[in-house]
Amino acid sequence: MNSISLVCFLLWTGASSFKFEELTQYVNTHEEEFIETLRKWVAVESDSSDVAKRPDLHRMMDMTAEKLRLIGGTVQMIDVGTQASPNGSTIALPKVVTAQFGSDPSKRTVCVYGHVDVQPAKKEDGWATEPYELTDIDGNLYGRGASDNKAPVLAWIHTVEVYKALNIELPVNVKFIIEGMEETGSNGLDEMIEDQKDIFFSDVDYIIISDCVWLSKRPALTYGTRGNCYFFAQVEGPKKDLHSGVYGGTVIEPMTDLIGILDKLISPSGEILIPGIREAVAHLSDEEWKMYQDIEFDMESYKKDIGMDKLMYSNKVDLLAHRWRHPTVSIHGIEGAFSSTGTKTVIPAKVIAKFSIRQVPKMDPATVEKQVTEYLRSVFAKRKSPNKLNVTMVIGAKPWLADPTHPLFEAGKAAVKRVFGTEPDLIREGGTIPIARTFQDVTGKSIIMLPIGGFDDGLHSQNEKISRYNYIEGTKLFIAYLNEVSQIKKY
Ligand SMILES: CC(C)C[C@H](N)C(=O)NCC(=O)O
Repeated sequence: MNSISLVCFLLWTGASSFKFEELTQYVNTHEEEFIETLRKWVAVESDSSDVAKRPDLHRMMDMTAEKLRLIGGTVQMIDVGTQASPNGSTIALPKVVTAQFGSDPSKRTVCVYGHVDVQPAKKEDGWATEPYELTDIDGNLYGRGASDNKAPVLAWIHTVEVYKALNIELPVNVKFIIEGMEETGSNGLDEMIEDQKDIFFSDVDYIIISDCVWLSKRPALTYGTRGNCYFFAQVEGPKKDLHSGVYGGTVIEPMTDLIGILDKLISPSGEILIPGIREAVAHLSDEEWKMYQDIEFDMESYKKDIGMDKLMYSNKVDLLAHRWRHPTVSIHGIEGAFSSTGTKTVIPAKVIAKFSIRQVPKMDPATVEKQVTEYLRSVFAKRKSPNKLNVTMVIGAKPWLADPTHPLFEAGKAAVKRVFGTEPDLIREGGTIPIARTFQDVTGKSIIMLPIGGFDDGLHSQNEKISRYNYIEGTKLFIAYLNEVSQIKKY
């Protein structure tokens, strides 16, 4: 190659201007500072499911906005309305934080989505450390929300911060949209995205989401998520709780009815019994089968991580397919049921089961709602019970699926290669990011999920964590990714 073509090549690849070493060196020297910020964020009990914690959640949104402002972003806090609280009053939803860094029309514009609300956590649930005190044990940073999704959001903010601190021009314009209700179905966000379609999103090329985890120790790029239809099934009987010795044997108990109908949702071998649900599942193509077969996934470490000797399926392809592309029913709990320690002998008067169905492409929440409601009513009717059943769907989040051959994924592969020296796995996610599908349908923009969390981070579980390694190397991955995206040619 002569010198002129070498210069052209360097310009084309961006290699001449990308100061990767300098940028990542800054990350290395600021590791402790980045962890301190995570510590402050984890300390905020931003549990979106508990209205009593709403002031903390508002504070978390303010802290997020402040952090983005401090590094020079044009920040807005968008009011997305109110929600009904359990006591019947209305309560303000947390504002959605948006930020913008750069508006150069000659550059690509990416929008990073994330959330800073968390699932509930109490030490007595079985945590080894205080859930809201970030605790470093052997290089793992334990705390509620550490991996889901505070560290990834911070890693993205730090990515911009590093460029700013070193006075290096960002290769793309970067926008942020950070919400505080993801864990309860992204309330208010769909409407906001509709409203902002031709405003905030008008110049956005791509949407990046880092709210998921790798499948193994190998980095991954995610091209699909399952949706989630969440139901309440309430059975109501006597007007008050009853003594089981005095009244037992004379009343048809709401809890017995409820357990009876719940048992008809899914068979012991995982077969969903609700008519119409299984029929909607797409056939696993030979191509997909081959893709799954090549994915790095160790069944033994999976079992060890969750503490199970036997799983529903004994081969990798079936297991992955049922984790990602088949629906499933999970029963989460029963409100009104006795659940403390001890031996209370009560017949609860009213019980509400909480269960959800993870759904896959071709399943529509409105159809699932009808199928589930009609089925449970018919199962309940057969019991000829005098009790009253009421079924409601409280979350209807759609699944999302992208084309893994899109240049966004090629850019992801190149960035992973640069930072981790390996090829990523192309994976799907069994969990749900409710807003992913809305982004796709409303804005028409392409989306990639670029996870940095580890496969064993324990999202929603006791002892959630992110490793220092994933947090810090993940930040470098984002730095490398922005550079790769800047080079994607317009179609
Ligand atoms: C692994 C999930 C996609 C992570 C996400 N933050 C989440 O927990 N979503 C809600 C859900 O129930 O899947």
